[in-house]
Amino acid sequence: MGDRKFFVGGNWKMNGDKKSIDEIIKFLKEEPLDPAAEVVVAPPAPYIDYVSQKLSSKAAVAAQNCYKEASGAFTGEVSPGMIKDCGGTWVILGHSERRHVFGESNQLIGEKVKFALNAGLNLIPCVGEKLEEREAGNTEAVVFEQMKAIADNTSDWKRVVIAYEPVWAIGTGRTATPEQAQEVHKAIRNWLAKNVSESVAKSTRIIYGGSVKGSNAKELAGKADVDGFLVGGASLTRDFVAIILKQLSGTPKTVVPPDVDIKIADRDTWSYMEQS
Ligand SMILES: O=C(CO)COP(=O)(O)O
Repeated sequence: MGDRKFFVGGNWKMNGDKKSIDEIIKFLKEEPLDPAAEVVVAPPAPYIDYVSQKLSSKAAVAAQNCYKEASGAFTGEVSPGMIKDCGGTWVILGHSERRHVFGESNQLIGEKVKFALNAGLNLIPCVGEKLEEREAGNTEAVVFEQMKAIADNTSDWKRVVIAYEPVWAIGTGRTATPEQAQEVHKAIRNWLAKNVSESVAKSTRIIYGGSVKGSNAKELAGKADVDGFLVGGASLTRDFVAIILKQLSGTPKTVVPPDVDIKIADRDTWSYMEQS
């Protein structure tokens, strides 16, 4: 992966409260995180300020979404300026749940990319195909169209980390194989070389998301074009640290970490590594 710094994002989605967030902050602060990895966590919007203040320099903080205006009559939305005011420096855009639960289009995501970059945030735009699109042989067509909407609105690639998250692998326990991930990551990098520039293709980090755990992170990270991860469920547990360190191996156990109590419907599908 050359000189692309390994990047691990934790997308907490709509989970947690101050009590459980305190537990996550505790283990993030206790553990010696790998200095070779850039770590970003994305709490729900009401907790951005709380997490930013508590984590200080241990990890950067991202929002999970934002709108494409600075302020105004947009009930329920948050602006990049508000995220920055609360200590956030990153934003995830175009996550598959935004696309498929809330109906966000490539066009809207492109507009958000442009606005958030201009407002000074760092971005994690997400791309990824649904199962039926993969089975119909359309993975590249779908991902490239999503990439085009992002690239057409990107002025500064140094502040962009692309997340490839196949929809069928998100929250399902069905991780893409390292070969499947590598194939799409390489295709995205080639697309960047052809449509943006060789140097952007070489320097832009492309991270994988979809049922990443401590037990599969090392193998995935071993692939040439996998520059890190966007972790969902496992980012709420100590397994997130194992993913950052990428060095735990052994038999995964389905156990709930002792000091983290987070109620999430599909928690049982995750495997956790027992910490030594
Ligand atoms: O959507 C994801 C991260 O943004 C992935 O979620 P899971 O790791 O829970 O599959």
